[in-house]
Amino acid sequence: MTDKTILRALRGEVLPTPPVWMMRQAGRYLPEYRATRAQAGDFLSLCYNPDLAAEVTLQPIRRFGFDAAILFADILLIAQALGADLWFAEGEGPRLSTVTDAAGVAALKPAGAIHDRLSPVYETVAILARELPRETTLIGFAGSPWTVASYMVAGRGTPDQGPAHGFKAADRAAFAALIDLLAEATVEYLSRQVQAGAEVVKLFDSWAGSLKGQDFDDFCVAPNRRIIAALKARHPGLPVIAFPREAGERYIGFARATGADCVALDNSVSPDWAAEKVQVDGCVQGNLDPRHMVTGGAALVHETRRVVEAFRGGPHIFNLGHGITPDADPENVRLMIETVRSAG
Ligand SMILES: Cc1c2[nH]c(c1CCC(=O)O)Cc1[nH]c(c(CCC(=O)O)c1C)Cc1[nH]c(c(CCC(=O)O)c1C)Cc1[nH]c(c(C)c1CCC(=O)O)C2
Repeated sequence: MTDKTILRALRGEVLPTPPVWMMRQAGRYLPEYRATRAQAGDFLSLCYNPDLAAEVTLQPIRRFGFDAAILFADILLIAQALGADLWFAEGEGPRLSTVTDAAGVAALKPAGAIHDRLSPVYETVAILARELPRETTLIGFAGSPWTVASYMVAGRGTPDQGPAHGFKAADRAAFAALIDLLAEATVEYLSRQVQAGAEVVKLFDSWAGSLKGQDFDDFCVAPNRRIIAALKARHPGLPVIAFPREAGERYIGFARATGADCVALDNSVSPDWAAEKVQVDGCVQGNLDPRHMVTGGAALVHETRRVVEAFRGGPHIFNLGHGITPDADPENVRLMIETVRSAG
């Protein structure tokens, strides 16, 4: 188990070629995913069906031989488990009932109540722990509190997280109570994923970039740190990847500030800059622009090599800077993996 390449990189080892996986590697760009999703009926039914969720998690492993599998689920399931209504409007994205004030926060369920709804997710993890190839690392995940809160407050995705910023400005204490509840629930949720067989967990703070100054400290750094400390107290040695997407210069020192073993980088920062400023603290993950999975060709090969080269001096897990998009060509994924693995 300890010779899995991702676990070695997360312990700080510098490997001759970086291990590789991809955000949203199970998804609509794969025809086999679309078929299983149709069988499940809709996206949420797929998330809550352990056999089918395990099946779609395994599809990209079989097709491409990635070094890690990421549990198939969604960061918004925890909002539903806390009492929000959640549905996915076809072709539009998530919709939720909204939490906009102190009374709304008080009406949510306590953190300990999430397991009834989320137990199928733990069952998916248990199936994967049995069925994955022995060299493949199993990654569990959750959304970080700010990012999940931004959907719970707005009731949908927003370009600037305006409604969450509005709640924070109107009643900072009530907003902080929502963040605290989410942090507590996230510890419970990830702890159960680890008990079921997840070997690494990743925290997605996809909207971290819209928090500035003290807000970044209070609502990104602090909750991520608190979750990581609680998980490591319960599961000594558990590796954690944190993804404060579009944090920009706040990527510097983020691993030290939060206790994360690895910081995942989006593609708005240059690999050379990140090698110098972020990788000095330990393992980094990233950060090829996902557009290359659509456009392919010589530019894909060139940019993939550039990412590998930039991070060669330290521990690195190759990934995209954000999720692969539905219009991507699976053959480009194959070319990316071949390029990474022949770059040593
Ligand atoms: C913000 C966010 C969400 N979900 C997630 C994030 C954070 C990462 C990021 O920044 O992208 C995380 C996520 N979502 C999904 C996974 C599974 C694991 C993986 O393969 O990476 C993970 C880790 C499956 C999914 N989650 C979703 C899909 C597409 C659903 C479908 O099949 O129609 C998948 C495969 C749907 C989803 N889920 C969410 C949105 C906004 C959408 C709609 C946008 C879209 O359609 O791509 C919320």
